[in-house]
Amino acid sequence: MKKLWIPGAIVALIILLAIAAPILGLADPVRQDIANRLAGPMAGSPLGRDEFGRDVLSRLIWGARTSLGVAFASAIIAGVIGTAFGLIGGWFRGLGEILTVRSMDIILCFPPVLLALLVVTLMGPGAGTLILVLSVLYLPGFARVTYAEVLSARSLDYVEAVRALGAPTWRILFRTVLPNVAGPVLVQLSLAVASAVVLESGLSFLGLGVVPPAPSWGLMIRGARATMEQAPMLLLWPCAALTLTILAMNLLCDGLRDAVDPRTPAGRRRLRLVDRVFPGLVPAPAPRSDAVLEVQNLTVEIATPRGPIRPVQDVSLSVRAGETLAIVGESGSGKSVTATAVMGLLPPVAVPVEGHAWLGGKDVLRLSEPEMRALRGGPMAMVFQDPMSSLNPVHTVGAQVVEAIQAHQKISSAEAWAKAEELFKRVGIADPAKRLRVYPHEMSGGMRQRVMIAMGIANNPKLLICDEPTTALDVTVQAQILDLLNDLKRETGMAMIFITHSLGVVSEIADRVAVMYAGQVVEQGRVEEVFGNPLHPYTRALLAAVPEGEEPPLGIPGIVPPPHNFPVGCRFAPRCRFATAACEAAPPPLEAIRAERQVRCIRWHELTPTEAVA
Ligand SMILES: Nc1ncnc2c1ncn2[C@@H]1O[C@H](COP(=O)(O)OP(=O)(O)OP(=O)(O)O)[C@@H](O)[C@H]1O
Repeated sequence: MKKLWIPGAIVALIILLAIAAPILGLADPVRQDIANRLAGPMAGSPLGRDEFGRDVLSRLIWGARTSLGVAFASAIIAGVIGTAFGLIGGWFRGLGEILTVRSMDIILCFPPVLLALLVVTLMGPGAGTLILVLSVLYLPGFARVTYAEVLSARSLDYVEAVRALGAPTWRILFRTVLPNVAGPVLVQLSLAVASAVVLESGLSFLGLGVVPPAPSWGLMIRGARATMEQAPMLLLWPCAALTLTILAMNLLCDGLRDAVDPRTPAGRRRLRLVDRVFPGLVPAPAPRSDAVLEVQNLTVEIATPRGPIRPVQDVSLSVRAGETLAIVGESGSGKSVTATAVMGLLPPVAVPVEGHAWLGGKDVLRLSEPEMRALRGGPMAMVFQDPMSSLNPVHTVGAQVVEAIQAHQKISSAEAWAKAEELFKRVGIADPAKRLRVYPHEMSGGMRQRVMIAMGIANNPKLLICDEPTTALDVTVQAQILDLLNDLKRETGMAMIFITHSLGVVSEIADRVAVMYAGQVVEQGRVEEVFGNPLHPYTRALLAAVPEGEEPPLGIPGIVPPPHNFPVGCRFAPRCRFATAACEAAPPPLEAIRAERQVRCIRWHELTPTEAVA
């Protein structure tokens, strides 16, 4: 919001002055006084008089009225019609697109000044003609920007979801699509107003715009140019007014775009104030173990329209070389946010506000973007759930693997292609030389995931994070991919974090497991211990929900609370059949029972007496 104050105040002041011109008690802007021609500052005329003895300040303020009036009117007319055209063209395509967006291309064929000349010749100069010319000139810009945004927005999941609900088209366009294209349209509006002010002045300067003696900044520059040698200051005032207005307008619209877009952060915060003021002065605490990755007390905050939320709070994890740590939990428990925070891939609205994540002695939460880029795809890599959307559809898979290799290794193209072929062989892609040359859509889901894994291991990562890499695959292919990942881990000795919903997958792939619930780790330990003797009621409930033999699985009543509604005490208490008043009263700490075994439940001793005694 701070970004809006200064330019907003300047624009508001200019507009206010322009509107209030008639009541400011200014001298008549067109009244000539030849006796005081080109006079300097004098009583009643603080900026002096022009070549006809007219008051410069008065003409400047009255000129703002004309310039801004023309600029705003033409930008708003073009904005409203152009946005409507773009919405129609992008949503309906076909004839709608030809009539609204393609037809605009004709206007783009005309040089702006030529078009202005044509219209002025036909209609005669004046503010009305100028508004018409400028509106027509800016129409295609708005139509094309909105059209492009609508095209990308219409395929987004949330737009599809509203369509699936059967919402009427006008409602989808105005309530779902329009707010998402508002940012770029606002930026276009700022450009249009600023450029209209310049064009209005330019056309008036050429005698094609505002008709003298009416005041306008363009006419003032034109007049001052002729007398530049006798009174150079006359040129300064309208030029300064133009520059200030355009600059303030651009800054204001930039700020506005950020303010109306809920995806931009309300205020990106660094983890510690001292890091911001004196970077590196107070060293962060060191890692406590020799783990490849050690996450300590990570908390991530996300700015949402309903206020900040903390979908990940106080999460501590670690994974050693040659080990797989599974993170398991229901949807919305914070697994992906944790992983993306470590990778430095959080969206702009999300910021890690507390904690550390140590990788090779560096706290990755405090590295700059170039430093993170050097790590991503190199020492730490990630494999995502949906390989179809992670692979670029217009490049062959080979080219993408080669690009991943060359991003971190200074080797020739031929060597990179040879390495890519080796990688394909390693991840079990038959006929690798031929498969390198195909496009993602020509491969099966399992093959595409093998390509993603090949890209992940291309630069021998120390840490591979797999975010539900088998969820989109059928059971047989899933088993093959899990085997492949297990083999790769054994061979390379890399550490692996495996995010999944499935407890079956956890027991197949992981050495240790962290169970997450509502943004917190609720239990952690070796897989056989956690599954053999679960200590937290949530882990028990998850295990009971796995179908086994003839027994019907037991569902967990209720849902994971949303982050803006986390309970004060134990977050699982509302769904827990063992919860007492004490559980709801205060947040339970994560208790370390012994090395590598932790639980966040104040009643675990009572609920698991054998473990408590042991
Ligand atoms: N950009 C965002 N803006 C607002 N809330 C977000 C954003 N990203 C994540 N969240 C919220 O953070 C919480 C945790 O999300 P996360 O994706 O980490 O869950 P998850 O456990 O990985 O779930 P899933 O298994 O469905 O991927 C969710 O409640 C989600 O709504």
